[in-house]
Amino acid sequence: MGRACWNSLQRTFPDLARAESQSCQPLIVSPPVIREFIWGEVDCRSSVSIFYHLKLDPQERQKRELRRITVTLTVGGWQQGEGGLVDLMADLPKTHQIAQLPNKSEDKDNDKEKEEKDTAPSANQMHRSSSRPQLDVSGAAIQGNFEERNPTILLPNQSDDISHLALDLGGSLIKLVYFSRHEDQPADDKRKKRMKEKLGFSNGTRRYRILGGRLHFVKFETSKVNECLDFISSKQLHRGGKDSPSWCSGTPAGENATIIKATGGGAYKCADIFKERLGVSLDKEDEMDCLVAGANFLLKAIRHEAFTHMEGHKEFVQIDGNDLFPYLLVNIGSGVSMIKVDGDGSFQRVSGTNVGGGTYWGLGRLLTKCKSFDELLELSQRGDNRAVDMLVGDIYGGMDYSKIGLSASTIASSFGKTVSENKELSDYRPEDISLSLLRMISYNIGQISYLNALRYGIKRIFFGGFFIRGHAYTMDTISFAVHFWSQGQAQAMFLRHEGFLGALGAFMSYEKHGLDDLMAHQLVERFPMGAPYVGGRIHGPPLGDLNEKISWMEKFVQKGTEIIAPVPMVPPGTTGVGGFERPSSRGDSLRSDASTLNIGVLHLVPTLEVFPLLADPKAYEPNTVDLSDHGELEYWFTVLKEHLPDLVDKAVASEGGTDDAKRRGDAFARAFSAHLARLMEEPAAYGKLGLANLLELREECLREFQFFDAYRTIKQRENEASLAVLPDLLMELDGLDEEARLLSLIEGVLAANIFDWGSRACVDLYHKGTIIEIYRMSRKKMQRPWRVDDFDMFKERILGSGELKAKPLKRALLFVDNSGADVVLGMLPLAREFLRRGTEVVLVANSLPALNDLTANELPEIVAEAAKHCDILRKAAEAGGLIVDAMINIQDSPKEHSSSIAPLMVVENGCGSPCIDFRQVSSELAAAAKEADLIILEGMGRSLHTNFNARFKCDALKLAMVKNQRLAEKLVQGNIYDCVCRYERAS
Ligand SMILES: CC(C)(COP(=O)(O)O)[C@@H](O)C(=O)NCCC(=O)O
Ligand SMILES: [Mn+2]
Repeated sequence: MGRACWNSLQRTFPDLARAESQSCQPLIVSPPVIREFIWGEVDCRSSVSIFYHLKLDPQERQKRELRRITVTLTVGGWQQGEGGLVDLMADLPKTHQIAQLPNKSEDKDNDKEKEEKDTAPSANQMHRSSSRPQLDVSGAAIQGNFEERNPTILLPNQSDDISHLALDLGGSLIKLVYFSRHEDQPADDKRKKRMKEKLGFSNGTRRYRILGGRLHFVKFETSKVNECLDFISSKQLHRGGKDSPSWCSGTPAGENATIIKATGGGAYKCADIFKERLGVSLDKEDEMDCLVAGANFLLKAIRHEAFTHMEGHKEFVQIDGNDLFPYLLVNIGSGVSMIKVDGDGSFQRVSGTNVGGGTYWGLGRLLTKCKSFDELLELSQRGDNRAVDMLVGDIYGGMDYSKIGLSASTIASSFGKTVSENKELSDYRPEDISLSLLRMISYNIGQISYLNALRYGIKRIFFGGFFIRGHAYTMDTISFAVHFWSQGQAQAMFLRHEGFLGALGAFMSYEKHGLDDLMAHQLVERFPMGAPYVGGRIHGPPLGDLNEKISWMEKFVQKGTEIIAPVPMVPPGTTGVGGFERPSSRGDSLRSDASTLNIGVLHLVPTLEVFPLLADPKAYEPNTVDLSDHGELEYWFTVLKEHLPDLVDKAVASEGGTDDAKRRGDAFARAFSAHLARLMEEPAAYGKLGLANLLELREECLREFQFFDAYRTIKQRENEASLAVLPDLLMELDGLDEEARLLSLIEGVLAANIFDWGSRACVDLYHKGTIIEIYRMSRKKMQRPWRVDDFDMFKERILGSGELKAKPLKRALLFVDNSGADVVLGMLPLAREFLRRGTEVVLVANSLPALNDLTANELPEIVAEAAKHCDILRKAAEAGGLIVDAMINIQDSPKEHSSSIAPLMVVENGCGSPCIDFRQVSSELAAAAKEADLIILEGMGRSLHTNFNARFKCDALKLAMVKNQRLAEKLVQGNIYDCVCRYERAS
């Protein structure tokens, strides 16, 4: 066999294996660090173990390690099977030198690849290979359809594909921002390709390949630089990413050193240790440039980045990227810089103060003996500054100085009380000293900032830098100062990624990384999920694989209670009018480390766009239920908590109920509960919180623990049962006149929306009856008028009224919801009605599974199945490229259908949640929307929890059954199982 099988191996594993020359066939596993191939052995029919030597550093011979990879092949497309594998291994020399595998995605690299094929591997090439990521192929397995020719291989133990890293090496903290790419769905997805052709959309004329991935934020104390280096090394962050040569570290081809962008003083101070330990050079970027670039990026690209913080109340501010400048950026690090920012790259450092974070920490350390900044901050939580500060009341015998607007509790002089008291330092409580210091410095910074804003006529002041640390008291003090001195005219705003401005700016300074034209809608924040480095703070060693994540999660339970425990309460503060009062946050439940879980991972999803039919994208708010109301939050928190055991059961069963699945299920439940508890404590922890975010968080969390489709079996079963009933339903419908048919169709959609595995009431129903029994019962209950009933208006638009004929609709977008009856007996018959009227229909379904919602990938098969019983659906699906004629066995052919066939198409919506946020939809949906004159939103998630109040540029029909008593009462003043049929004309 030899050659043939080897070729086949290359085809099957284009990234894993490749022959380098005619005479010898070295095995390349990743663009790797493997130097010597040792031997291979076949474990069983489907797996092969390959042993190899790994040299971590070619210079250091002793750093050799024997490793083993097991490549699991459930052989599809590879005909040779077991014998081939054995032969292949027999063919390979026992020990073999391996060459660097050139990157195959770039033309110039292909040329180089040819060159390298022609020459024997040199020491230099081998050295270059060490700047590539190490690929962990242990447990590798073919994913998906085994019959496919080039199946994807899942590397379960491979950490993210790291592509980029930038650093801000500050005096007290090292901040890291790194990007990890994530694989998009396979590019050769047939449905997607066809939709691209049909809808004629493209990704424009970008110079660089569009990347999808995540931006991560991590911080370390500068004194623990070795931990930082370990982290970088363990995650191989300093190595360029796979397939990313055009933006990889800016290293000219052929040069050995990897270059990492860095800013902050440590970029100079720590250069040697980075070179020594990681072999990388730090490319220094100007600190101010980076701060401004980072702030501009965040303010333009991240929706809930800026917020105000007054008296313990946090409120997110919607920043209009087109109306951002000028603003004052106050960066509070060890010292303080005040920068007037006029545009991208256009700024001036107008002022600063040497009294900053370093002052607080330095003086605090001397005066209190605290060992860390955080300890000092923590201490302040329990302090009472009246013990050291001289108050107005101390001077005026307990009275206000009301003539000039100062109350008795106003600080007249920070630390002033200690002058008149004959006490030693040890006579004062460290808590009181810490608080007095904190107030003195924060207030001073707030005041100077405002004066500078005034000097330049600037209204908006953004405060950043790690001094703030999401600390409620600090923010309140600064806000108070700005508010007080500006008499309410100026507002202090804070940034969620406050400490990462510099690192982000350094990250943005990489040329040609393809991220420079990021748009607001392309970056979506996802919640930090079960990782040890949530919110930029390391809570444990870096996690290599899912297994570690699970065990970390198990430990997190103990850690979690610590994390979410509220700070001890303090005695109520003094009050009064005017002057500098004690901000109130100290007494509520905000913790000193409130920032710990504040930062989500930013997901770069290049294909997401704003839905073009939104009437007013700027005013659009997807959530109907606002969870900043504590009562609401508590209610939905309980609903989700109670649903958890059932969800875990389904998730575990969907993965075969194995021990591993059970362990993951348990870890998922813990992770999700911890997030819920965290949000109960501080609802704004991850940004503005609505019900849709909670429901999405749950799905994200499931995926994090590798439950990709918990309701898979249920969905299949319900689809089959419903498809069996469909021919009868279609016959029944065809026997009705137009008007009765339209009504029956809408009733059908509403009735079938009862099949919802996310609703507690519906899950209870499932235990009582069969699918068909529930469906019949639900249909019987469809008495009009429904709770919201605009049917007549809708009917008039579709059928016209009296003599007046209705204007034909060009294209309808039908946002489908649940699998089974919901789509098969509800939405598909409705789609068929539009098609027979000559209206093009685009079925819009989820990109990723969420509960029992249908996905766009599942739809073509269901349509094809339904089309077997219906000529209209068949022809439309053919016209829409959903099915090919040969597959279909025609059973009915109604007389009436138009000669020019309106197509039936399917697009994905870009979401993996039961709700939809129209600020971020897939580009294929955005393209399909352009010609649409009607949208139909179906289901509670998409038309009630979200978008109930949304207005569109075209007509919109919102259809749902309310399957929750409280929502029914609150939203439509009705009862559970009431129906909503809301029709709104274009606005
Ligand atoms: C998750 C859902 C929005 C899904 O509803 P759908 O969009 O499928 O109609 C809904 O089931 C829900 O709000 N459930 C939680 C409320 C409850 O259990 O009563
Ligand atoms: Mn649903």
